[in-house]
Amino acid sequence: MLLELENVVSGYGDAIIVHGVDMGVEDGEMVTIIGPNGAGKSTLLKTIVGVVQPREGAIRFDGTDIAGLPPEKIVKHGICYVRQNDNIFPNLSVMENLKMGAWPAEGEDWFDFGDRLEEVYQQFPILEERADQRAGSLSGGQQQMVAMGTAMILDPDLLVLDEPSAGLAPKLVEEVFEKIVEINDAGTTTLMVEQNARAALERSDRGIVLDMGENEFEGTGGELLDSDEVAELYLGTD
Ligand SMILES: Nc1ncnc2c1ncn2[C@@H]1O[C@H](COP(=O)(O)OP(=O)(O)OP(=O)(O)O)[C@@H](O)[C@H]1O
Repeated sequence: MLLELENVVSGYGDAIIVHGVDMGVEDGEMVTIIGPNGAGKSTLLKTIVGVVQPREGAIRFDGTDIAGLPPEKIVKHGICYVRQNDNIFPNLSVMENLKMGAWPAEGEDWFDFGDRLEEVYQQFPILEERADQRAGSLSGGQQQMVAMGTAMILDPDLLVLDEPSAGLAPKLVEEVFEKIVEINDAGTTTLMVEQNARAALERSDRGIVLDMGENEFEGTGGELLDSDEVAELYLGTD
């Protein structure tokens, strides 16, 4: 397992939101977490990336215990996170956004901004085309590409995405999912939360259903899509 969670409990102040989650992500997998509003999906992702501290449980990444580390340390272990909202600097250019994404790796021997920029431009040609444009002036889909490119500049082992298709028109949803599949096919393990559950599960190796802060179901993307119970409770008619 690349990422392994054991009995993870977390929340905000007195409110416990994640009630003992066990889950794992294998190296190379594309895994999607689905579940109703308020199930704690975003909180679980935030706990993995260090934005929210776990109260109990273990989080191991590539065999190392990362539970309770701050986000700037977790990013150095190779986990990059694209949050759901406000995930770009709208008043900076696309290129400046990519530079901001690179700060955690400044001074690291392995990191060469020019090389990484070339890779990211290959993955996201639109970012090269729009390099000098104000990021906030781009379309919603392009802004999501900026956010993903800013995470990919660090060449993460695990890319964590919180509802990457949120607020996008159906055609752009497809484009964003196709890009995530490409990133995954090129070797980056991906873990995402999605409300567009069917479309996400169709492309995922595995899906996890989170409800009331607990993992309720788990299976391959196909198994969850074929399950009457999962369909009735969690997939609706989207
Ligand atoms: N910063 C916060 N402080 C206090 N409570 C919070 C905070 N963020 C989220 N919550 C609460 O935690 C619960 C779970 O929220 P979370 O965003 O993790 O759920 P979710 O499954 O991602 O839902 P959604 O699909 O609506 O985003 C909700 O009741 C929410 O109000």
